[in-house]
Formats: sequence, C-alpha cells, structure tokens
Amino acid sequence: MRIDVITIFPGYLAPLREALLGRAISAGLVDLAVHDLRTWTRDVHQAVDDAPYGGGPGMVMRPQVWGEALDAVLALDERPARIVVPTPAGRPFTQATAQAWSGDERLLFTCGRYEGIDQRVVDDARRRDLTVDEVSIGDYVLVGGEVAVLVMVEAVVRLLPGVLGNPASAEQDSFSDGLLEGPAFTRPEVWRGLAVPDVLRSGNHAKIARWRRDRALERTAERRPDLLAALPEDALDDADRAF
Ligand SMILES: CC(C)N1CCN(Cc2ccc(Cn3ccc4ccc(-c5n[nH]c(N)c5C#N)cc43)cc2)CC1
Repeated sequence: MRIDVITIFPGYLAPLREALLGRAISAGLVDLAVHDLRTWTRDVHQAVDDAPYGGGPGMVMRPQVWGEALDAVLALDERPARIVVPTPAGRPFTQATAQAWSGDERLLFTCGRYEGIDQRVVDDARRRDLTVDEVSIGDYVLVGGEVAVLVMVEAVVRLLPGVLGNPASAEQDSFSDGLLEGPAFTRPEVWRGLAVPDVLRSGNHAKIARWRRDRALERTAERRPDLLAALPEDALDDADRAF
C-alpha cells in the first residue's frame, strides 16, 4: 500500500515512521510519502488560507493550492488512490472503514487546518471520478486533520498482512465481533492483593471462552449499549442471551 499525506505540518506525521508502522515501512509493506502543502504556493508569503465567503470566524484553506497539490501528488503513482479528507463534518471512521480501506492500493490523506478546505477541492475531485471520503474520527473538535490521519493510518496499516506479529489479535479486535473485548490479565497471579480470575488459570478452554464472552457482553452492555442494539439477530446464541 502506498500512503501519501499532504499537510502544512509534515513534522506532525513523524510518528508514522516509529515502531510498528515504521517496521511496516522498512519491510516494504507500506510506502509512505509526506508532502508539504506550501510546496504548491506561488506567493512570497506562501499563503494557504483566506477569509471565508459569507463571513464567519476563522479562515478557509484556498482551493488553488490544494488543487495543484492533489494533482501533483496523484501523478506520482499510477495506482488509483482513495482521497481521504478528515473533517468534523465527516462520516464516522470505524473499524469497518479501516477494514475496507486496508484492501486499497493507495490512500491519499489531505490534512486541513483553520476552518477546513474550500469545498470545491472535494467537488472538483469527485467530478473527475476520483474517490473522495470525508470522514471524522469522533464527535469532538480538533485543530487540524493531522492527528486524525495518524489514527486512521494506524487503524488501517495494522490490518495489512504481515504487519501484526500475531494476525489473530486483529481478528479478535474490539468491534470485530460487534462487542468490546473484556479484561486482560498477565503475570503475576496476584498483584497488590488482586488475583487473576481462577477460570483463566483453569486450563478449561470452553469455560475460558464462555467467561471471556460474558465479560465482553457485560462491558458492551455497560459502556456501549448502542453496539449491542446494532448486533445482527443471529449474533447472540442462547448462552449469550442467558447471560
Ligand atoms: C461555520 C462555523 C461557525 N463553524 C465553526 C466550527 N467549525 C468546525 C471546525 C472546527 C475545527 C476545525 C479544524 N480543522 C481543520 C481541518 C480539520 C480536519 C479534521 C478535524 C476534526 N475535528 N474533529 C474530528 N473528529 C476531526 C476529524 N477527522 C478538524 C479540522 C475545522 C472545522 C465549522 C464551522
């Protein structure tokens, strides 16, 4: 997978070259290129923003600079790219989104700042039959798109074959079966007077699986009843319903 990121703060994306993601890049599983939007400015001040039409607070990012940047970065590789525009007004970015995007050959992330990017940049890309997804990582307000890109790139890249040491952990992700995962424990058996639940040391795999499922159902009901309500009819078996 090729990943391009366009931003006025390239340094914000440095964490993508650390740890797991850095190893995925070194292993050739991901090609990452971060581009400074100001490369495509033409004025001495390298202006990327201007006052909003219709008035209102803040500034809006200018379409000319973004249009030229997108054209140039898209032309760097012939593979089709999904253009991703983080925005507070976007569709929710979920695990299902990450799963879907993990099959893409190329992702191109645009990091807005100020009050966002002139809408015509997205409109122009769509009318050229480019795939453009305007997405939000959550119901809170950030200052720009860079942090959202860090979140989305990590969520997607960890799903690529060969990235996670233990692929099973991606399969048993929270949300992968529609439930939150339950509590996890490791050594020591007792820590500050708190013991690991006996069932987890029983060696009885059927009992352990049932216990883990019950804890997941309990935690989901308590913290995310919306996820429980959204489960398909056949997602819960009789033992689940008895819980
Ligand atoms: C009309 C007028 C009164 N409104 C006033 C409040 N404005 C909302 C507003 C507020 C801040 C920003 C800053 N910003 C710039 C680019 C950018 C990309 C992503 C995000 C972002 N925030 N939260 C998320 N989950 C995001 C994602 N993904 C935020 C971004 C952008 C937009 C909208 C306009």
